[in-house]
Amino acid sequence: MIVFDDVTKRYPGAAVAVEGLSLEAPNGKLTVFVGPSGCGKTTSLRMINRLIAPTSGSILLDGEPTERMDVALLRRRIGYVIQHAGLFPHRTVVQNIASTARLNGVAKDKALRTAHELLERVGLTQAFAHRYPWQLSGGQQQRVGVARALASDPKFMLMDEPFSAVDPVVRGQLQDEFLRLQREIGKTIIMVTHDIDEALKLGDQVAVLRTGGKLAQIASPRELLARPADAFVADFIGRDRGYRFLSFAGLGPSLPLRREPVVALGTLPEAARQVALDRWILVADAAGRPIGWADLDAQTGPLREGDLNLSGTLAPRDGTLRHVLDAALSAPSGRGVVVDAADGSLLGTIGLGEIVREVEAGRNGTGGVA
Ligand SMILES: Nc1ncnc2c1ncn2[C@@H]1O[C@H](COP(=O)(O)OP(=O)(O)OP(=O)(O)O)[C@@H](O)[C@H]1O
Repeated sequence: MIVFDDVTKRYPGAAVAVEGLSLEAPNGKLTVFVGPSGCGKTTSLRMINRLIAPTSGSILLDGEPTERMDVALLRRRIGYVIQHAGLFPHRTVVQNIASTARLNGVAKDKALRTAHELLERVGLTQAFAHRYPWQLSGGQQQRVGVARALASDPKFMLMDEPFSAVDPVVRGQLQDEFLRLQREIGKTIIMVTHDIDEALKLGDQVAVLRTGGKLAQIASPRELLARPADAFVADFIGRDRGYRFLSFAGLGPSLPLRREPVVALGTLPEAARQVALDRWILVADAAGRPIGWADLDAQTGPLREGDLNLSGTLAPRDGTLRHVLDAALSAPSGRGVVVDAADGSLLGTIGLGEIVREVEAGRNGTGGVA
């Protein structure tokens, strides 16, 4: 556990950056520091590995005050990932990954072997092993940065805006991969971000800081959305908080899935009309995976791929109400398509009305909303 005990940082000649910060980051959990620019997130993070010295107060690692520890030993216990990855430009990918373990005195052969293994853990193939950082995309560099922090198998990890230097699509992928990885490795992590969506998606708990480095609220994402402590937190979480809350509501076992008729490509419109619920018919492949919707009012010949409306998103059965609401809103039929997460096959559809009823059932504590 990482504990901040009344920690203050005053830079000489500047306003106070962090004031009286007290909080606990539990073991095995990911705690996110979020807040507006200049609120003291990075300063707070860097005080943990003593890149910055607190003016007063104490930071404890599993009960031991960091100010009493040897700095080199302290840093070896803590993995550190920074924005733009901060890789050594003249070292290859595996040499970069192995560098932290080497610093910890691990023999070169063993460090390199571990580096090759870690490469795959963070979603890269061996083809990248001997490339230099400049031969990698931003997202690949970030993955190497994460692998390097993990190389000495530290119990604690500090991550400063680790996914911010890449475009939104890659960023989403890196976040998903990192969540999967964290489920396996269960490190004690503190991550800094200015992006509330990232904080709510990744954090087991989220600490919202306000300017001057004062803690406004620390809570689980769900709690933060449901009960912001004050107007500052509510404003920072943003206008979409009602909608965002749906991300934390799973599709309960009672979700009323409707049986949706499907046809194959090549079906004639007359045959499709026989089974369709309305003017929209869902087209699926031989394995029962939905391809898209066909508009039978506009269809004259056999259904071809080019005729299909592909706007609808697919909601996995183990997804959230946000997924299924998006699926219903984006489908031309107004029916959200729910699929098996493992094989992508159709399980059924759900209409907007039923989704709203699920939400209501969850609020009343009577239904399947998690
Ligand atoms: N070395 C320094 N000397 C003086 N003031 C500093 C120094 N480093 C940071 N500050 C000030 O301390 C405050 C907190 O800075 P910090 O970098 O921790 O904020 P942050 O929340 O991480 O911001 P951002 O999201 O913009 O990166 C800011 O007002 C900043 O200007």
